[in-house]
Amino acid sequence: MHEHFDSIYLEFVDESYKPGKDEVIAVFRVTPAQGISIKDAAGRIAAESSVGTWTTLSVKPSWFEKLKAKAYRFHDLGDGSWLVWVAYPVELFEEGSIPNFASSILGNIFGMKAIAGLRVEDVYFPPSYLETFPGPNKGIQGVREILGIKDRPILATVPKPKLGYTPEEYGRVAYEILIGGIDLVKDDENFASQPFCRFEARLKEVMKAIDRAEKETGERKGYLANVTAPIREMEKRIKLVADYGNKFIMIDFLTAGWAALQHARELAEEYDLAIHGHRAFHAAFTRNPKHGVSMFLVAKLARMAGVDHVHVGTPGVGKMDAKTREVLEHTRIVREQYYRPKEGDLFHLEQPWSNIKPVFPVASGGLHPGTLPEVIRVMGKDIIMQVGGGVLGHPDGPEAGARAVRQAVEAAMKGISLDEYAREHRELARALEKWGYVRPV
Ligand SMILES: O=C(O)[C@H](O)COP(=O)(O)O
Ligand SMILES: [Mg+2]
Repeated sequence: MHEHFDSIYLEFVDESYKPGKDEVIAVFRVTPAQGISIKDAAGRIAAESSVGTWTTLSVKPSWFEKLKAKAYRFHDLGDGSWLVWVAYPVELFEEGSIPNFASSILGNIFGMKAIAGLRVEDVYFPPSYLETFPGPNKGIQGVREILGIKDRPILATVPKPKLGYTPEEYGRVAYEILIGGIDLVKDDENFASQPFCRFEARLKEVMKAIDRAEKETGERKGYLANVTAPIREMEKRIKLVADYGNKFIMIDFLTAGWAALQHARELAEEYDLAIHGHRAFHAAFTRNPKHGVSMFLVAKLARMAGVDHVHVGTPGVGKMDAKTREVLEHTRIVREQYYRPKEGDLFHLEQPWSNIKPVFPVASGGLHPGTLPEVIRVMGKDIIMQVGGGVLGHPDGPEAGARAVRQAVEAAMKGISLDEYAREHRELARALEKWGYVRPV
């Protein structure tokens, strides 16, 4: 007689189980495949992501029982999908390694035949595991100190178009943006070291622009220099950035990979840098509500690995698909020292952050001066707002665009409506004429 598969997986299900305080807990949204019960699907997930396989084995290592994950709680979402809570013994995971964690819980399980859909919504990390990660080098406070900006949002601009500037042209635009009042020039995610604009030549020009703009404005400025590249090249670029006296690097941490980010974090310590984390690629797996990995968890892992800033979306006003409620949770998970889910929120878990510093959430994607008060209303002032097209697209040029952004932020911080502020601020008025105004509710 053939083996009865259900019984193998049901070893990994225990509804009476109470997880201990040192266990890792994952919340999955599971849509079982046709003919598969939720318990069976959950058992398979717990098995495959811990110590199980598809059949019984004739060998049993001494740690086997201790390392079993257990699916212990189920909640029917009523649309064919369920929330399932799985507890994992912490010894399953190597300390301080995001790749190892990802290969376990964000690994094989997405491809199993027994599930039609699987999304990892959240994972709770116990202090003993969390504390093996460095978290940000600078964090919100450290970045504010670098820039000498006490209590307003920090402003960044990607010179658009994304690609096409020579180093000299890029330096000129950077200068205009910076004297207009933007704090940080940011490379776009796909700007690396292409033939028409090599990395070091560009860095040199931007640093000249920063130097001039700092002298003229009396403000501190910085460059979110995109160092994303194969690791050895990335290392060289990080060192160059530090040699030129800039305090920031930017990394596309999902295309470069978690190991690359963790390595960049080690170098950030050595060279005293802050890391700007761009999330390009996330939507390939965060956008489908029934399959993939939540942006919430991506943001959490980025904080553990050690970004100082991370893109979390814009609250409903930008060019990217985003729900205000979700962006707010992303903001809270990277910024709060003790995250507590809102009443009735089953998708997220309480998460104390121990000694890991708070990270700046970055709002970016389709922002312009008319949207900024709404972004500040939803996300608060401890944020970075990146405005690219909304600066470079200003009818009177990049410097005027930067001024309009700065004016919109001033208005929001003073609690004055943009239309009123625009009466006395021409650049803002011109921006509102072109793009309109999203009134905060
Ligand atoms: O990488 C980014 O953050 C984007 O390029 C946003 O650009 P935008 O402000 O023009 O949408
Ligand atoms: Mg971009």
